[in-house]
Amino acid sequence: MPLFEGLGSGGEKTAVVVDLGAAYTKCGFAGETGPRFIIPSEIKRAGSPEAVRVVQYNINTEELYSILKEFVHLLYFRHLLVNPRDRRVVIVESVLCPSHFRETLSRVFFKHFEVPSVLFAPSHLMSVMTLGIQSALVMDCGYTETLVLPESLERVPILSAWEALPMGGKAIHRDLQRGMKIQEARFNLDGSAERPAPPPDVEYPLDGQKILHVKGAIRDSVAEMLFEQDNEEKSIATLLLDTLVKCPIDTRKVLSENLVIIGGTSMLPGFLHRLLSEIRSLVEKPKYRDALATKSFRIHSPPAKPNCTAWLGGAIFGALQDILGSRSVSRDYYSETGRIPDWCCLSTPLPDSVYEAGKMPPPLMKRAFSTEK
Ligand SMILES: Nc1ncnc2c1ncn2[C@@H]1O[C@H](COP(=O)(O)OP(=O)(O)OP(=O)(O)O)[C@@H](O)[C@H]1O
Repeated sequence: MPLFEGLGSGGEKTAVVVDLGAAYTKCGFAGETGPRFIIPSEIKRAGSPEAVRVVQYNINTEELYSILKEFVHLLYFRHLLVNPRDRRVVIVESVLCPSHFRETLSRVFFKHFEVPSVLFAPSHLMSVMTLGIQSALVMDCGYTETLVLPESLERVPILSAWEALPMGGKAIHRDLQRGMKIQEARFNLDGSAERPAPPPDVEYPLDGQKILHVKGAIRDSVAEMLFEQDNEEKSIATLLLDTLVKCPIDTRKVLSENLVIIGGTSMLPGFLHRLLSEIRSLVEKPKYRDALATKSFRIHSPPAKPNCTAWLGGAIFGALQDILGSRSVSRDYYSETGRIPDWCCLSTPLPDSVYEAGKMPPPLMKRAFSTEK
């Protein structure tokens, strides 16, 4: 329970903020500086040794509903220990989250847990919110994929310019062998090139009895696959440059100087330095030299660890009462219509009935940062 809640003025209780990642879920309360819990996004079922993943897109809706219901129950009654009916919910979601997943998740929150309101907040926008900047190029290098999305001109995403690759922590976990083979082939193609000396082997103690030996050569090569260009000449560095090329030319400089890198995989030691040096070497190549119109790249350091940056943005957003009141979808609206309006859809503004009685929608998101009342 949030600290000193009992001493509060009896106003609205702080919202619950959930970032449901493919590998880890971060959850906690709005207005706090970090999530209370980071737990694997999976549930264990009696009689089955295997844990069931919560973020699954290719299963039928009823199965997904039952998995999500169990997982959200775990969040409220084992970790957060608060009554779901008392608090609004902010869900930090990826812009690529399929509609059927967010609809099923909303159904779980509204129908099963009867929460008062739900606000879906895009993770890229939330990350930018932690820095208080207007334009940024956000790269999310998480578990299943790496996604790059520019947020420009008053924090409106340039959706047409997004780029993604199925490269994240999962690829590294799964493809140790492949990474090794690629590296060997690369460095010994004609037998003349020597493979650079690998870093030393390491030994990790596991649960006090077993020891995991990790060979230096594996350590050397696993993360390499993020930066190797595939058959289509795509790596996570080219992803970023390709996104820039797709953006309007007058926005490119401001975007390249405001890079925001989030996601747990970017916490690999040396990741940011390597990414910057890859970018700096790529911009000299003809493909980008003529097309890009910018050569200066700078990376922000947000006030949270990369895997929690989006959550922190959601916690800041959820602490702004007027935004929360006016942007959330209320239970009444959901019961009447049975649907969640699309946050990103600027062409069809949310109908008035989405907003709760007596609260007007803010004219601009910018107002959230204004000191004027
Ligand atoms: N300190 C760290 N150093 C290196 N890798 C890390 C570190 N912490 C987490 N990771 C890796 O980050 C990945 C998880 O990142 P994150 O929590 O951002 O993913 P997610 O939000 O669950 O996934 P997605 O963004 O795909 O939904 C895992 O592969 C994990 O091994």
